[in-house]
Amino acid sequence: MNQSKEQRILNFVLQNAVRGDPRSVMDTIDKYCSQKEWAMNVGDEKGLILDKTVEELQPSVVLELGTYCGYSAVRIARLLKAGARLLTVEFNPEFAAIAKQIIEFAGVQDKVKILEGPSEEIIPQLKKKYEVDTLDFVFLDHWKDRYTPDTILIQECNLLRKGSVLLADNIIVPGAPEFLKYIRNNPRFQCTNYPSHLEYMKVEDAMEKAVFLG
Ligand SMILES: Nc1ncnc2c1ncn2CCOCCNC(=O)c1cc(-c2ccc(F)cc2)cc(O)c1O
Ligand SMILES: [Mg+2]
Repeated sequence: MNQSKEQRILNFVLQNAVRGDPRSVMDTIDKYCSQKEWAMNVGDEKGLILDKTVEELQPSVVLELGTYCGYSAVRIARLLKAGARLLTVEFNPEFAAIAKQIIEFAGVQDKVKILEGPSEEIIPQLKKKYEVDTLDFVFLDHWKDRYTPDTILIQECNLLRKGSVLLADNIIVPGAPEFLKYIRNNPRFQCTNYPSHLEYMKVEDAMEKAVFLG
């Protein structure tokens, strides 16, 4: 059975990156996906916006929706302080298995928990099953038509506090027009747009940051 693209990315990391070095894992994935096969990692340009958001916030509890190969999980986890943790939700079991190996290779596994399943099932379990009180930071990078319903669900589950930050990828491509309308017209959020480019391409994309006002 021939390999998947995600398996090829994993193999390239195992053969070319430095074990225990998150930066080398990120650079190796970026190298492969810009030179060999495009893949939907947040990438190095939008990754910088993600880095700055995490560094500014110093979050203790982070939720990521859409793990994929674990690139952004490594990116976020490497910046977390001692005791802080990242919960990342992935729907596709093959992607989750790849991400687990990449996260472990990078050496950030102690800060990361991969939760397999659809976001709409996992989000209501966060408080009781995963001992979450509130979320300091949420990175939305899963199905673009789930951004709005999951943002509403997160609020219904009382998972946000004054100052919680949402950061959404792919505002332009593939696009999340309905989310943009929802979040920018919602008086409980203060929004900021960050123009950028689609990972590994010259195509315009953007990220949207939304601070929950309580
Ligand atoms: N726990 C969960 N619950 C529900 N759903 C879940 C889930 N976990 C995962 N999923 C589902 C899928 O997750 C991946 C979503 N990401 C993207 O689709 C994506 C696509 C492009 C792209 C593709 C083609 C182009 F031409 C141009 C751009 C770029 C990106 O940066 C993207 O992030
Ligand atoms: Mg994305």
